[in-house]
Amino acid sequence: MKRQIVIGSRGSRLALAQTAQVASYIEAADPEIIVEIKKIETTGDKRLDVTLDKIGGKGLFVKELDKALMEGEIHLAVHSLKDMPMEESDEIPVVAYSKREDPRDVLVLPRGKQEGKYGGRIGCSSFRRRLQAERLFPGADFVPVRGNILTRLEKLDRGEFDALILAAAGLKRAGLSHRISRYFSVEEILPAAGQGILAVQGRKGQDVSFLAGYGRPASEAAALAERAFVRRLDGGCTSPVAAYAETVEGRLHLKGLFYNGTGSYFIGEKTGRMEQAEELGILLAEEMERKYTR
Ligand SMILES: NCc1[nH]cc(CCC(=O)O)c1CC(=O)O
Repeated sequence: MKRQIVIGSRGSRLALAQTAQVASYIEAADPEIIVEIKKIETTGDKRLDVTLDKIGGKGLFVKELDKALMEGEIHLAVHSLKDMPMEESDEIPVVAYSKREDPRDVLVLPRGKQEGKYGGRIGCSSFRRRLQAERLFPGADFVPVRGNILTRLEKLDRGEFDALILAAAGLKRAGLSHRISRYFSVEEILPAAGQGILAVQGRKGQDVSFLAGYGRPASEAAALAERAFVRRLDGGCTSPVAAYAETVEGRLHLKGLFYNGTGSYFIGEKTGRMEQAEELGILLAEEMERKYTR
């Protein structure tokens, strides 16, 4: 008898592409397992008429999947780590952090347009992106944009914006990397905590040995450090707090963005051991809070 594993996924092209990646890994790792993908519509996907912070933030993309996990309807859920709320539940822990896809943000232009000057309208809802991009494009108008990647690209191509800022990871995973016209270095725009990492969420006590080779220690260390930094600064879903960590020769290098609430932000860094990822995040947050709170 083959064992069946049910993975829950949001229905967007990106979410399904991400879930399919995990599903093929599991089926290749253990031929005795058959994976079924179950589409679950989330409030965040249904309500496209209002900005996320008005209806309760990023958690809206995971709430329905959390419920399906808790009720045993699905065994696993696959999420973009950056969409997961900072408060985690012991009942439904993250059981694997994927190899990290490109963590950078990118600029996307309307189909057929060349990079010009950006005096125009840049579609970008995240305060984190906007705050940092204003330094790069001082003349631009930043306009909120919602919807999944495809919806955003359609709006761009229809002429609603002169450019969009999106995550490279999402575009690459959805097979849309040809739309990227410029990469922002992590120094130009510090990414959201967890950007580019997929989190596989499971249920407490459940055997997930078939995922043993999927998770990456470097991603886990980065995830723990970045999320601890944001959590410590109470980076609610609308705050611009950003963090990015990298492992170089076994040492974890963390950069964090601290916003002082009045239009200025600061980037700080700290290096430590991979095993102390969370402490590193908390220490950097406390250090920057002391230094820059006005
Ligand atoms: N907020 C939406 C979202 N959540 C995850 C990604 C893709 C990047 C990733 O996997 O981290 C995106 C799209 C974007 O920000 O452009």
